[in-house]
Amino acid sequence: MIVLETSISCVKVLSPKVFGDDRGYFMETFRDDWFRENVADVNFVQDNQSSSGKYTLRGLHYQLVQTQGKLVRVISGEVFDVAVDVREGSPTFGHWVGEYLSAENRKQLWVPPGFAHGFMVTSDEAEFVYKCTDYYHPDSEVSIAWNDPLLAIDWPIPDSTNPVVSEKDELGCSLAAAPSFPYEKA
Ligand SMILES: Cc1cn([C@H]2C[C@H](O)[C@@H](COP(=O)(O)OP(=O)(O)O[C@H]3O[C@H](C)C(=O)[C@H](O)[C@H]3O)O2)c(=O)[nH]c1=O
Repeated sequence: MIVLETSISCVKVLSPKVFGDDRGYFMETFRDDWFRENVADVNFVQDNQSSSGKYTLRGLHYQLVQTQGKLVRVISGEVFDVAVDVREGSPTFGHWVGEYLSAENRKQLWVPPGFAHGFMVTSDEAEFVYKCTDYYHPDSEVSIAWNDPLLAIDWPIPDSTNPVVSEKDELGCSLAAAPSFPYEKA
């Protein structure tokens, strides 16, 4: 597994070693000891999976209680995946990282606690799977508007197309109005 840096130091892209042969391929998608040593010393307690059609946009979400770190990847199709720094006092507060994750590139993105997360599907459909470092806590979930002008996230969607979003995400708030986390240097 190779770790690639992003414009926000604690957000990492992981690229797995793929063993191909005449049957197909094999790759290790997660190793606890390697991850603790090379990315973050965390426990994962919940795995999630979602399936979405083209231009579906899920996010930008985070939890104030049981703040979740997420290790995300795509097993079918392609998404544009985004992590936004929502840590009050962080030198990169309000900055975002965007990465194409796909079944083809097999890349993973590590989204640490303290970040809002979302993705938009760029293929006809996408199966999205991810590990979380804490349990779902819907009562403390915050939804930041995907099109917050202060974030100015460059979603790869034609101007004439609206993304498919949930009612909850339609009502997402601006980052300026969202509750944040105290910044603790990693
Ligand atoms: C997240 C979650 C949801 N649910 C239930 C609650 C709803 O009945 C249904 C759909 O939930 P929601 O619309 O919040 O799903 P997404 O919009 O995909 O939410 C996710 O979107 C972005 C990409 C994230 O990073 C988060 O993991 C998560 O917020 O699944 C659960 O039972 N457990 C869970 O952990």
